[in-house]
Amino acid sequence: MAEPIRVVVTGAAGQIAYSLLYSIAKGDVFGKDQPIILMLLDIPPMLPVLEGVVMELQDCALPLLRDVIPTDKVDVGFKDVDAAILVGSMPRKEGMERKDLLKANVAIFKTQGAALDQHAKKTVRGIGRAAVQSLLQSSAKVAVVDLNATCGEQCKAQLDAEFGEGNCTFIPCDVSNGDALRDAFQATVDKFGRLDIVINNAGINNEKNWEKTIQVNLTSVIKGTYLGLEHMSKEYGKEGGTIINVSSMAAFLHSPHQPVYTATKHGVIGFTRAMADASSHGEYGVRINVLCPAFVDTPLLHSVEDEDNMGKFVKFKDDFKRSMTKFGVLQPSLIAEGMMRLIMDSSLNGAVMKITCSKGIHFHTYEPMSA
Ligand SMILES: NC(=O)C1=CN([C@@H]2O[C@H](COP(=O)(O)OP(=O)(O)OC[C@H]3O[C@@H](n4cnc5c(N)ncnc54)[C@H](O)[C@@H]3O)[C@@H](O)[C@H]2O)C=CC1
Ligand SMILES: CCCCCC(=O)CC\C=C/C=C/C=C/[C@@H](O)[C@@H](O)CCCC(=O)O
Repeated sequence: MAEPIRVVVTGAAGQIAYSLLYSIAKGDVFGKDQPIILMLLDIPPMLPVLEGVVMELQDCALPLLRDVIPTDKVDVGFKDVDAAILVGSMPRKEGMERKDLLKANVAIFKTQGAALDQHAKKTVRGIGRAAVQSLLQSSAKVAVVDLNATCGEQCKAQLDAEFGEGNCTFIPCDVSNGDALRDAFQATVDKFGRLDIVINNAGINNEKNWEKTIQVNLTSVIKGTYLGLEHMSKEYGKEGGTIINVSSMAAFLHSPHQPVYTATKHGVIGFTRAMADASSHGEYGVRINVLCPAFVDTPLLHSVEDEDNMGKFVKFKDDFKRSMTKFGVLQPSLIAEGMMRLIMDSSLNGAVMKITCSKGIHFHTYEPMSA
């Protein structure tokens, strides 16, 4: 089971929050596999009401609810939170002008925004960021390769602060540019002296520019695998290693709103399984496995709302969102846990790891081919 996440709900003694808390606490929002610590924040006069809400939640004995902490202090409520649900605001009172209401609420949300920035966890955004965190926690030295230089530099600064300088480097690179990707691999080996683990994680969801989706989600995974072998395979005189290619449960639960994305994720599975066989037959000494997460709470997932990403398929977004509600949404930390298991378990080669809210980390098994 994943580590608990801290979720603050402001205006927690109010009616709207009251209608949300039980659903949050039982896993409807952050997934059936994600334990939660609930921080309930409201103003001082509402603390007695909050005590009652705490007792009601505790009486429900919800398996995912690890703790419920009522408070009227912003620095306590927002401390190290992974997620904030800002419900608290001033209701419109009789005779109140709209401009007065807006002015009062701007002040409230400004205070809470500042608290979020000051006290909340500088937490992960994507799956790759969670993986980097886990690798550094396991004393690996990590090269973060990403198109987004701003995010990359910010990520490096945060990781240097947490793990010390010299353990992480950021290399700006468009993985769909084969030469740039080759240079990124070489820069990594130049920096750290060797290469042992490759995670081909970059991915986009763009059904409008679907050729780009193929270049990033599939072609770059193929190229990243071949480059990884150049630096790790015994066929090149190297010492071996491991490669993880990131696919998706979209390859098992296809849907009408992302046909090319789905095709690329199918391709990643097929390529990875074939390359794992090649590595075994060719005695490369490199284990190659594929990871298929279900819905994960990252910026990519929220691109389903964007017509720029979805093109004509955006009209199917509600179907996608119904699936998210039905199957739940995972946290990046659980995907990173799966990646670490693929890295650490030396028996795994050609494995297809699936990570879902219903079954957690598990493996897909294929029917043996009949003659
Ligand atoms: N979020 C989800 O629900 C799921 C995501 N996945 C896969 O997980 C992987 C990571 O996705 P998320 O972390 O969710 O998305 P994300 O959008 O948070 O992270 C993707 C990262 O890839 C980078 N990137 C995009 N294009 C690039 C390029 N051309 N060159 C270099 N970097 C590039 C982005 O800057 C971003 O940092 C992707 O392959 C995605 O398909 C799989 C299943 C579910
Ligand atoms: C909006 C575009 C970004 C898409 C990012 C993804 O890849 C989302 C993941 C796509 C589909 C997820 C399906 C999840 C299904 C599981 O929860 C599973 O329980 C369904 C049963 C199928 C099985 O286990 O084989």
